[in-house]
Amino acid sequence: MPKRNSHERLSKRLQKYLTRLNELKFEVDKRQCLSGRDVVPPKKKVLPECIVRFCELDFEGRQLVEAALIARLKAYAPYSKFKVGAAFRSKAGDIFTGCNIENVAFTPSCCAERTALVKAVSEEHTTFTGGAVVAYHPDAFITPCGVCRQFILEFAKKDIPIYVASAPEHDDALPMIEDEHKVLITSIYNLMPRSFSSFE
Ligand SMILES: O=c1ccn([C@H]2C[C@H](O)[C@@H](CO)O2)c(=O)[nH]1
Ligand SMILES: [Zn+2]
Repeated sequence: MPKRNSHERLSKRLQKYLTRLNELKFEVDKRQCLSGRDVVPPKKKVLPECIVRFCELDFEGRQLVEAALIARLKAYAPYSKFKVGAAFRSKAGDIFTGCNIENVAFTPSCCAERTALVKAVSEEHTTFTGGAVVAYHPDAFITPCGVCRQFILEFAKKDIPIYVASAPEHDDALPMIEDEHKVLITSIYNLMPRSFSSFE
């Protein structure tokens, strides 16, 4: 299938350019900072963001998205009816999943991302190499809320990829995600630029 191969080559080249662009941006930021034009020294390397088809993800990325899709089926969302699933891979290689859990008083609700991380951290897994978030939306990527971004950041020693994909509209759909389905690969530093990280 020559068409698909050339598409894959192009997307690989694009990812390479984006990585280089980020490196250059990092260098520019550093120089601006040294010349006193920026108050906050950028210390972090940020992963490039891109949108790919599900079948173009590596095995680990596909596994995270699939785990999040399965976790979403357990969502307890009687108020918003908006079901979310999340999955995070710990440094040891274990996948922890979670769904959103709502409450009649609304405020005590827990997002899928935090459910997954709370499960993991309570079992002594405190460093993660990647995560996935899924919810159904016909034409937008649903990214983690602000609280979850801060929560994820707490357990990321460096930038980690966050895969964002749409879940199927109906829970009984099979397969749960098609090969051609678009996946946003963002990262926690992209989602949380210039974050608060320390008061020391
Ligand atoms: O990234 C997100 C965004 C929203 N929600 C949940 C919170 C609430 O239960 C429902 C509607 O906001 O979706 C998540 O779990 N994760
Ligand atoms: Zn959240």
